[in-house]
Amino acid sequence: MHMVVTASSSGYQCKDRGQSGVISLSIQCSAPQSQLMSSPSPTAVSAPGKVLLAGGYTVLDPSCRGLVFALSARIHCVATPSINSSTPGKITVRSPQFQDAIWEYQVSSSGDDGKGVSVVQTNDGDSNPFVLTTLKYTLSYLSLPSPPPTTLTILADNPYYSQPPPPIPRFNSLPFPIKSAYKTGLGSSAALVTSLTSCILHHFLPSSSTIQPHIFHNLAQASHCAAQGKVGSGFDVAAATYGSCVYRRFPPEILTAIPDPDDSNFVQTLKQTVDEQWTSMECTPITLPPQIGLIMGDVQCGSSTPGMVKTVLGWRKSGGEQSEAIWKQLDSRNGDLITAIKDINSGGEYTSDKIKTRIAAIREMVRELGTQAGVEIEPESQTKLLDAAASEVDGVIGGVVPGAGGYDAVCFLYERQGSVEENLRTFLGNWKVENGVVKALELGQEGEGVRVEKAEGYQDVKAYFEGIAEL
Ligand SMILES: Nc1ncnc2c1ncn2[C@@H]1O[C@H](COP(=O)(O)OP(=O)(O)OP(=O)(O)O)[C@@H](O)[C@H]1O
Ligand SMILES: C[C@@](O)(CCOP(=O)(O)O)CC(=O)O
Repeated sequence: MHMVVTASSSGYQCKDRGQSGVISLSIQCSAPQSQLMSSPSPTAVSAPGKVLLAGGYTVLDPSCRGLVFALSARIHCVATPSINSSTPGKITVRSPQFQDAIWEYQVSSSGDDGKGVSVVQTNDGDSNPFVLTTLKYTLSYLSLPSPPPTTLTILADNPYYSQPPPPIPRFNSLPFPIKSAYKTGLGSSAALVTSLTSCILHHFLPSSSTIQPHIFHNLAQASHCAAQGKVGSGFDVAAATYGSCVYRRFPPEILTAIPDPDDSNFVQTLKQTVDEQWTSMECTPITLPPQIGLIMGDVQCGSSTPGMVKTVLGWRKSGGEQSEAIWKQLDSRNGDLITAIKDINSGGEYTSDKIKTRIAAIREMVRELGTQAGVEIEPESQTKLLDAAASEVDGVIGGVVPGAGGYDAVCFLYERQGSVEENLRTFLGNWKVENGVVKALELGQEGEGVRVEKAEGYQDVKAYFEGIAEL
C-alpha cells in the first residue's frame, strides 16, 4: 500500500497547525519485513498528559466537542538495541522509576498470517496490559514477528504520580511497584501508549521514512482501547498525539470492529483501520491565550470514573427531553468557552471577565447534570474550593473539576501576571482536604503533542538509573 507521509523534525503536525519545517515523503508502509530494521542508534520520543477542561461526558457523544489541553508533563520512551541479548524477537521494557517494573517478552509469528504476532511475557511478575497490547498491535501493524533484540525504557515526568516534597530528581524513583503509585489523573496510560507506539514505529522503520500523523494516532487509539477493555472518547490519546485541541470523537464502531489478535482477520482489519483517515473526528489545535496560565491541583481522594460514566449515560438514555435539554445546554456552553478563547487568539480583545462568565456558566450546567443524574461531578467540597480560590486569590479567572469530575483533581485558569501563580499555589497548599492538602502540580499547558526527542537528552539521568536502565 502506498501512502504520503508527513512529519516535522520536532513533532507531528495537525492540518491546522503551522506547516513550517515539515517534510513530505512517499514510502511503502505496512512494509515487507526486509524493509524494516532496527535503528542502530537509540530513538527517543515523548508524549504529553492531558486535562479535559470542558466536555466531560458530553464528549462521549460524537455530536459534541470537548476542550482538551496537553500538559508539560510527558512520558518518554527510549529504544536502544539490547546489549545483553542477541535473541531475535526479545523485547525488554523497563520503567526504572518503579519497583519490579521490568517486562520481558518473546515476540514470534503466530503461525497464521492473518493473526497478530505472538507476544509472550517471559519473566515472572505483574503483567502490564498497556505495554503488552501496544507491542502486540504495533508489531502486528508492522508485520514484524522477529524484531532485533531491543530495550524500551519508559521515563515519566514526576507530576504523573504523587511525589515526596522537592527537591527530587528529574525522573524520580518511587520505592514501590507501579500499581501502588498514586496517579494524579494526567492520563498516564494514554501518554505511555502514544509514546511507546510512536517510539516503536520510529525505531523499526527505515530512518529516512516519516509517517502520516494519523497513523500514530489511530494505532495508539486502537491499542489503548484494547488494553483498557472499553471504548472511551479517546480525547486523552488525541491530546497525547496532537497536543491541545478542540476534540470531537470518532465513531466508536471504528474500534469495536477490530477483532481480537487471535482472529485471522486481525492484521488486515487493524491495518485498514489504522491507515484510513477517521474523517468525522476533529482535533483542531487550540492553546490558551498568552495572558492565561493553567494550574492543576491534585486533591488525592479518588473517584471511580467507569461507574460515573455508566450512571450518567444511563440517565441520559432514560431521561427523555429534560436530560436531552441539559446535555445540549452544557455542550452549547462548552462551545461558548471555546469560541471566547478562539476569539482572543485571533486578535479579539482580551478580557478575563468573558472567560470567567463562561466557566461559571459551564459549572452551573455541570452541577445541574450531576444533580439530575445522581452523580457527584462537582461535589460540594470541590465547589467550595473552586469558589474560594476565585474569590480569595486576585487574578484567578476560574476553576473546574476536569474530565469526569469527582474528588480527583481541580484545574484553574489564572492571569499570567505578577505573583498570581505563586499566590494560587500557596492558597491550594493551604486548602485542607480529607487526606491532607491540595497539591499544585509542577506543570502547565503545552500546545505540542508527541515529539521525537534527542536520544542523548537523557545523559543527566544515566547515573541515577545506573544498572537498571539502558540509556
Ligand atoms: N511509567 C509507567 N510505566 C509503565 N506503565 C505505566 C506507567 N504509567 C502508567 N502505566 C500503565 O498505565 C496504568 C494506569 O492507567 P490508568 O488508565 O489506570 O491511569 P491514567 O491513565 O493515569 O488515568 P486517567 O485517565 O484517570 O488520568 C498502570 O497500571 C500501568 O499499566
Ligand atoms: C467522562 C469522560 O468524558 C472524561 C473522563 O476524563 P478523565 O479521565 O477524568 O480526565 C470519559 C471519556 O471522555 O472517555
